[in-house]
Amino acid sequence: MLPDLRPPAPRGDAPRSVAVLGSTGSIGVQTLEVAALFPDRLRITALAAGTRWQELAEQARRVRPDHVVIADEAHLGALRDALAGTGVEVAAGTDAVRELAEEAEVDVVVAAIVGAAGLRPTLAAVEAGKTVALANKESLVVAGALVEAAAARSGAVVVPVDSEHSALFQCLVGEPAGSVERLILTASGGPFRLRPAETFDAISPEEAVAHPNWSMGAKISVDSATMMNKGLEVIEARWLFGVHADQIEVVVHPQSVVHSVVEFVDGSSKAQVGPPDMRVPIQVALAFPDRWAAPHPRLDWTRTGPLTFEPVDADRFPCLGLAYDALRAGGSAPAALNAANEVAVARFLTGDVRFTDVPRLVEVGLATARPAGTLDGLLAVDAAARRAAADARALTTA
Ligand SMILES: NC(=O)C1=CN([C@@H]2O[C@H](COP(=O)(O)OP(=O)(O)OC[C@H]3O[C@@H](n4cnc5c(N)ncnc54)[C@H](OP(=O)(O)O)[C@@H]3O)[C@@H](O)[C@H]2O)C=CC1
Ligand SMILES: CC(=O)[C@@H](O)[C@H](O)COP(=O)(O)O
Ligand SMILES: [Mn+2]
Repeated sequence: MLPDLRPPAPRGDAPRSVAVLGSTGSIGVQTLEVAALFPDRLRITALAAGTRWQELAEQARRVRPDHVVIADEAHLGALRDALAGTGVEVAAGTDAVRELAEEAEVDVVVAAIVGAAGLRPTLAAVEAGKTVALANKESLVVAGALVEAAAARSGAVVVPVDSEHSALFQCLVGEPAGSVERLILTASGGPFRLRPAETFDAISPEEAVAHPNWSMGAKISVDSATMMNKGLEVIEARWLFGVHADQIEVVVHPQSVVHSVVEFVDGSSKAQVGPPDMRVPIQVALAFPDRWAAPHPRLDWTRTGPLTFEPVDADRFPCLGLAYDALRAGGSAPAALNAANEVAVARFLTGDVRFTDVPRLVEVGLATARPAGTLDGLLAVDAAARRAAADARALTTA
């Protein structure tokens, strides 16, 4: 699924037309910040968001794309009114979001919708042969095999935005096929790395979204707190880099400076390092295969302090093991895992269940996995796992 990893020819300065799907979110907003640094190289031609129409309208007035789409059709009128006279074409609905990903004039699609909702537009962009700057890891978790097959058919290039996968990608470009022994994904350990397990029942949503190193959307922040984020990233790495589960390891690195490590068959390892700042991997993806000078913060090696590494505590963070189980089970198990996790996180954020219920609800959802090879089959499993995780009232202890 990756681009050819031989050192590629530079693309040069021809402007790239960019569609940002999920523009009002953490990755979307930072993508617009990066694009603003390169007005001659990047033109934002399309924006899409879920419900936050005022933020979307403000972005559209500033960036002046050709198209904006709001997925929630209830906001179409308000968005149209807000953009009257600007010349920006306004549409609504999930089909319209998907159509943006296929627009003929779009070169690069930034897939930054959160959750399985991002799957259809991501798949559409891949099927249309776009360069896809992929933040939406859930699309690979749910349907990695389908995305991989679509990329092989269309020639789409998928460049990871997720910081660990961007790190691995940067380490791998220029390396020969068959040279990878292991991929080592670093994990911050989240806000509860040192918190005693017997207090986990009392964890509040506010505590869970307070990531120590990164400012991110609520869902991925809770995933980091349960370490399900690392589980999703293990599955994401399997599809991006064509390795099997036994070749992917996770190590806790609380400083989030070493973004991940590739170990090669000759015993040499490469790591990619830098301050925790998503604008860098976003820019790497938008510029690939070039590199553009930018004023993002640099590491001060004299002040970085100790960089430490430790094993994952699998007892306190069972979600990572559940994700490995799903990856090894294959088929629709990762889709069921992801769907149940989305429901569990949403229920935790509304105070409906406790933090410790999240892995339990995921296990309930995982049990709904059944043979499914097509997109419709995977989406049926997704729906069944969501129902199971939503209906699991008996587990509710909050
Ligand atoms: N934030 C980060 O630093 C990182 C994020 N990622 C991944 O990137 C993705 C986005 O994360 P993040 O930016 O934090 O999430 P946010 O919650 O901050 O943003 C999510 C975005 O998706 C939009 N959205 C939700 N549903 C739909 C839909 N059906 N159609 C169109 N747009 C929709 C939201 O719109 P609205 O708010 O208007 O409803 C919003 O723009 C996730 O998959 C995450 O795992 C990966 C690495 C790092
Ligand atoms: C910034 C990014 O890529 C996140 O996915 C980050 O990795 C989350 O941190 P954790 O390592 O705590 O999951
Ligand atoms: Mn990550």
